[in-house]
Amino acid sequence: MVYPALLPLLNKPVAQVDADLLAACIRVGPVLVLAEHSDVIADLAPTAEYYIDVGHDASQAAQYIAQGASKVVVDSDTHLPEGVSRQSVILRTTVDQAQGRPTHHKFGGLILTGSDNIDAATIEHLRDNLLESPGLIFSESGASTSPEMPKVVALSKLSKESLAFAFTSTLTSDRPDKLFATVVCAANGTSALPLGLVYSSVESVTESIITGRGVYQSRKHGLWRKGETSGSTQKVVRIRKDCDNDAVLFEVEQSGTGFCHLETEGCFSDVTSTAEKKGVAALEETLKSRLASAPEGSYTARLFNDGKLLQQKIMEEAEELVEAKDDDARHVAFEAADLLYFTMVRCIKAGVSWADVERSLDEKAAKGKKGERRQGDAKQKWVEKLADKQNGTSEEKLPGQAKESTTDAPVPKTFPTEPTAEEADAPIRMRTSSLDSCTADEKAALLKRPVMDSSAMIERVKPIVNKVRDEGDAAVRSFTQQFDRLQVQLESNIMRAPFYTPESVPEDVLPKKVRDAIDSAYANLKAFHVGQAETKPLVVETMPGVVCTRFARPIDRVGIYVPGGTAILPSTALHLGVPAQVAGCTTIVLATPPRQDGSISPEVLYVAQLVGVSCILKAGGAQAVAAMAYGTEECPKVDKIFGPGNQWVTAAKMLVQNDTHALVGIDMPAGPSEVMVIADKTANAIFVASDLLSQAEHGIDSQVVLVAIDLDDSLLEEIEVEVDRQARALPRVDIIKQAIKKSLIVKTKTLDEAMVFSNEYAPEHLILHLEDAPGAVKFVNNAGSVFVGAFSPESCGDYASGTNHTLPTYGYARQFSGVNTLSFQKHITSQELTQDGLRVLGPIVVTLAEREGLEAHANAVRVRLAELKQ
Ligand SMILES: NC(=O)c1ccc[n+]([C@@H]2O[C@H](COP(=O)([O-])OP(=O)(O)OC[C@H]3O[C@@H](n4cnc5c(N)ncnc54)[C@H](O)[C@@H]3O)[C@@H](O)[C@H]2O)c1
Ligand SMILES: N[C@H](CO)Cc1c[nH]c[nH+]1
Ligand SMILES: [Zn+2]
Repeated sequence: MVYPALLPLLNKPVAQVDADLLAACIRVGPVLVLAEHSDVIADLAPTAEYYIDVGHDASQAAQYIAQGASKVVVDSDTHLPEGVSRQSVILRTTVDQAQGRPTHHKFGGLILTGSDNIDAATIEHLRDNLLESPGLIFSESGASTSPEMPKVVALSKLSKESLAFAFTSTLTSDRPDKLFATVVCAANGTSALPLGLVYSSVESVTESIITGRGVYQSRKHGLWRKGETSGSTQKVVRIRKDCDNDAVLFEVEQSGTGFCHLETEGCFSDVTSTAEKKGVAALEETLKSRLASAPEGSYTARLFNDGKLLQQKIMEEAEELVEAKDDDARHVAFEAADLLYFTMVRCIKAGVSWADVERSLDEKAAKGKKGERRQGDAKQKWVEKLADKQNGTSEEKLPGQAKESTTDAPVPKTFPTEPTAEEADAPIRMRTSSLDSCTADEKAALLKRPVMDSSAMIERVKPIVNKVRDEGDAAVRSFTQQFDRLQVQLESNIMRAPFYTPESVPEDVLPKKVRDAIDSAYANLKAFHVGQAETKPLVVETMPGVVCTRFARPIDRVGIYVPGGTAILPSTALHLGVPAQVAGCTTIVLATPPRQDGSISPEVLYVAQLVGVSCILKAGGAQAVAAMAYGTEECPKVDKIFGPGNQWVTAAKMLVQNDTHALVGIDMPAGPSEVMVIADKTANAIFVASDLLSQAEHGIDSQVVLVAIDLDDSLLEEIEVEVDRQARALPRVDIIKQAIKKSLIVKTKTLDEAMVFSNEYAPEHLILHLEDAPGAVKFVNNAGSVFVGAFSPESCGDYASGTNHTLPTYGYARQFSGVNTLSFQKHITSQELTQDGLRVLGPIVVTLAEREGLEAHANAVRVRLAELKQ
C-alpha cells in the first residue's frame, strides 16, 4: 500500500496560513483541517482533497462530507456521526483502545495517538481488523517511529521543502539513471489520452511541488521546466505516485500551444486530432472553436448569444429525453445526445470544460460510494410538475399557439430549432429500422404514434368544456381571448352570412386566382360527394308481402371545425362544408379560431359562402367544440361535430360525445396528420421525399413513414439526402425537423411484408410509389385514403382532386372511414307488410316472442292474425 508521506494539519486560523504552502500540500495529497478553521474550505480549489477533524463534536460531520470533505476525523470517545459511512470516518484513538475495539466495526482510517512505539506486526493487525480497504493508519506526531506510517504534521511545522522531501523520499527507481517514468495528463484537456510520457527526478518533482509548475527531467538536457522557452507552461493540479512508488502521475493545466514540442495539445495528437476525435471530445473541440469564432449562420453561435434560447432548448431536450420510451433504445440515445449537446454549449459558454464536469462527477461518485450523497429524491417542484404533466393538468401552452393576423401560414416561434445534435445543419433524418431484424416488441414500437395519452388530455379539457356548458358565450369569449391571444375584444362570438361579397373582401385581399382555385376544388369535391349521395332508398322484399326499406336523411344541424392554430386551413372548410351541403344539412356551424385582430381569414369566408354555412363561430379548441355541443345563446347547438384539430379539439370531441346531456355525435378522433409512403426500386427519390415532407410540415406531432421495399443503399441514401435538401428550403423547416425526428424508415424485403406492415399501421394516407401501384391497391385493407402511383401526390387529395382530406389518424383507419357524404346523413329503415305477408311472418314472430317471454310482443301479432282469420 502507498501512503502519503505525511498528513499536513491545518490548525491555525486562515489568516495565519501560508497560502503557497497550503497549495503545495494540496498538490501532493489530502490536508487535515481542524473543524474550527473550516472556513478555509471555501478557498480551496475544487480539486483539493481534505479531511475535517471534528474531534468530540460529530454533529456537523455529515454536512462536511456533503460539502466535499473526503473523510472526517472523530475522537474515539465520541458518538459516531450519523449519516456518514464508516469508510469516511477516521478514528483518533490510542493503540490500546484500538486493539480493544470490536473488529466488525471497520473504519476508513485510524490516527494513533500517544507515544507508544508501534511495531510493524501491530500495524498489520490493526489494518486487518479495523480498517476498510483501502484504509490508512496515521500517527499523530510522535506516536510512531515506523517509517511506513504517515505522520500528522502541523502545517506550521512544515515547509514546502520538507513537504517535497516527505513525498520524494518514498520514491524508488530501479533505472540506472534513477529517474521515474512520469505520465502527464491534462486536468482540463479534451482527450482522455495522456499528454505525454516523460521522466522525473527527485529534483524535478521537488521543484514542481514547491513551485506548482510542471518541471521534469530530460534525459539529454537535464532539468526541463516546461514552457521555459516555448511559453507553454503548466500549472500542476496534482502529483501522485503509482502503486509501487516508482512512477509518477502529473495532472496539469496546460497553457499555450500544448504539451508537445510539435505544438500540439499532446504527444499523441495524431491519435487525438480533432478530425479523429469522436463523441464528447470532438463536440467540445468544435464548440470551443465556435465560441472563439463561428462561421456565419452558425447555430451554436446563436445559442452562445441567445441565453434564453439556450435555456429553452435545455429544458425542451430534457423533457424529450424524459418522454422517450424505454423500449426505444435508439430514441433514448438520440434524445440524450441532443441534451448533451445543449449541456455542452452551456458549459463552454460558462468556461467550464468537460474535464471540470468529469471531475465533479468523480467527486459525486466518491461520495456516492461512501453513501453520503443526497437520497436523490427530486425537488417537490419537479415531483408536482411531472404529476401535472401525467395527469394532463399542466398549464403549458401548446407549441405554435400564437397566430398572426395574416393569410400566410405563420411559422410558430415556440419551437425554432433543429431536432438533433450539434449544428443547425445536422442532417434532417428519419430513424431507420429493418423489419426482418425487429423483435415483436420493436415492431410494436414502430406501429405506435407519437401521441399523448388521450385520457389525460380529456381530463385537461374537462374544465374548459364544463365552463362553456355552464356559462355559455362569456366563457367562450374569455377562452378565445386567452388561448388565441386576441388583441381586440370580440363583440360577438358569431358571424352570420353573407360572409363574402366582392365589396367586403377586395381583390387584393383574395385574388381571383385563389378564388378560381377554390372554385375548381369545390367543383371536384362536389362531384365526388354528390356521387356518394344515396338518391334512392334501398328496397328489399325479404318475404312475399314483407318489404324492408332504408333511406338516408341529412343530419339536421352540423358543426364543422376548421383548424387554425399553426396554419389556417380553408381547404378543411371546403372538405367538410361540401359533404354537409351535398347531404342537405340545414344548419352548418363553422368553428375556427379567429386571428389576433378578431377576424376570420378571407379564404375561409369565401368557402363558407360557397358551401352555405349558416354561421361562423369565432372560436377554436375545446371551447368551440363545447359551444357547438351544448349550444349557447349565440351559437346553435349541433347534432354532430366534424373536423380535425389538435389534441384539445380531439379530446373535447371525445368528451362531449360521451355526455348524454349533449346528445351529440362526432365523425372520428382525427388527430395529427400522417403519411406512409411505400416505395420500391422504381421510385423517384425526389417525389418520395416531397411526399414525406408534405405531411411532416403539418405539425410537430405529424409522423411520416417510408416503407422501403428492398431498396439498395444508394437509392435509400438518395431519398434521405433529398429529404434533407428539400426540407432546408421549406419555410416550415423547424416544424419539419421535429416531425422528422419522430418519423421512420422501415426496410422490408417484399411487397407482401410492406403491405402487412401498412395494414397494421393503418395510415391516414398511403402513397404507393411502386412499379405496379394499381396492382397493390387490392392488398390495402386499412388506410384513410390511397394515392396510387408516382403522379398522385397526396397534396392533390389534400386540396382539390375530389376525395375528402378529413381522414382517420392514429391507426383508427382500422375501423373508421374518412369523412364522406354519408357521414352527414343518417339512415332510416322502414317496412311495410301486406296481410299475406303478416300471415306468413306472424307465426314466426309469435314463436320467437314466446321464447323470449315477451308476451306483449306476441300479442301484437296474435290480435292481428285473429282478425285476419275472421
Ligand atoms: N386528420 C386530418 O384530416 C387533418 C387535417 C388538417 C389538419 N390536421 C391536424 O389538425 C391539427 C391542427 O392543430 P392546430 O393547433 O394548428 O389548430 P387547432 O385549431 O386544432 O387548435 C388551435 C386551438 O387549440 C386551443 N389550444 C391551444 N393550446 C391550448 C392550451 N394550452 N390550452 C387550451 N387550449 C389550447 C386553442 O383554443 C386554439 O384556438 C394539426 O395536428 C394537423 O395535423 C388534421
Ligand atoms: N393533410 C391534411 C390531412 O391530414 C389536410 C390538409 C389541409 N391542408 C393541407 N393538408
Ligand atoms: Zn396535408
